[in-house]
Amino acid sequence: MSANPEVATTHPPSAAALSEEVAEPRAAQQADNIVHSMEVRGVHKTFGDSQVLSGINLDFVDDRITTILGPSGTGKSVLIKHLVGLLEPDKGEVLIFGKDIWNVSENERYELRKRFGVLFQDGALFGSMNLFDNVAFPLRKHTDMKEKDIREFVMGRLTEVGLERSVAKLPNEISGGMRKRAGFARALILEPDIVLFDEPDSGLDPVRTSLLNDLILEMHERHKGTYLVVTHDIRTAHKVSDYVGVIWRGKVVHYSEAAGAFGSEDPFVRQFLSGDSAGPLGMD
Ligand SMILES: Nc1ncnc2c1ncn2[C@@H]1O[C@H](COP(=O)(O)OP(=O)(O)OP(=O)(O)O)[C@@H](O)[C@H]1O
Repeated sequence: MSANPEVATTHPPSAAALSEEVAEPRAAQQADNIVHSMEVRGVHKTFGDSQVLSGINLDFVDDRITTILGPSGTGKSVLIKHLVGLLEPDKGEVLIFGKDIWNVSENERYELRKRFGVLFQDGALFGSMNLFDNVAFPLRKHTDMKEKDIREFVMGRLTEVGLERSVAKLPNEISGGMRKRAGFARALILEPDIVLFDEPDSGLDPVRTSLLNDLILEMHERHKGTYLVVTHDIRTAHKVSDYVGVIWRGKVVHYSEAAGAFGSEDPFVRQFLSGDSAGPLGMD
């Protein structure tokens, strides 16, 4: 999958730029013709005395797949919660299709949230519902579709993710990989403009991870949309990304087209993307 060639690549920061004193690079693309479905502007978030996001700037390119990588505990899930309007920034703003998600009415925020599909780490399925009812749930809750149409729609999505023969199973009767695929079918059921994946590969073996990545690419090709994949898995990033962002200590330390990230000379980005133990990133 190729990234949009018209988008300028931002330069990776120097090692010095990783220090606290130096401002992070602006991760914006300036070309006029680029639509940003999600824009994160100077977002700060502190919990108690722990500052998790320290001025995040990111512009997500419409209809592309962006991967966000970063060490554990660096704020990636907190970022996802800000994007979908579950957490409010202490400072800064999050724009969804140009609208500040915290500067609109409750009703508008609710409508904006409906433009998202989210695949949580464990699929976040309702344990007491079979796969069919899990995937049908958003349609029954948010639309007035007739059961006959719901059936067709749900079976269509479950077939796309290869679960058409498991529709009557409960989540605890299927494997972790199948739960993720069911979660993916549910995330897509309202035909969202934006799909967020929080570590889709967590808990999966390399083969299942690779198959899930194929599915992400296939579904993106078919349904389009802006996809954000948060992961630790470099192979996932290699396979699915149009753009790659790297977050460290609450800041964006790199954001570019995928080729720029994997060819980066920056010591931190190189270390992280190659998985080396030698480099600026330690155990702390
Ligand atoms: N609601 C909350 N209240 C207090 N602290 C929180 C809350 N949510 C997240 N944190 C803290 O914010 C930090 C970043 O958490 P986050 O889950 O975003 O990291 P992450 O980069 O997604 O990590 P991982 O890759 O391990 O999933 C952690 O120290 C976490 O404990």
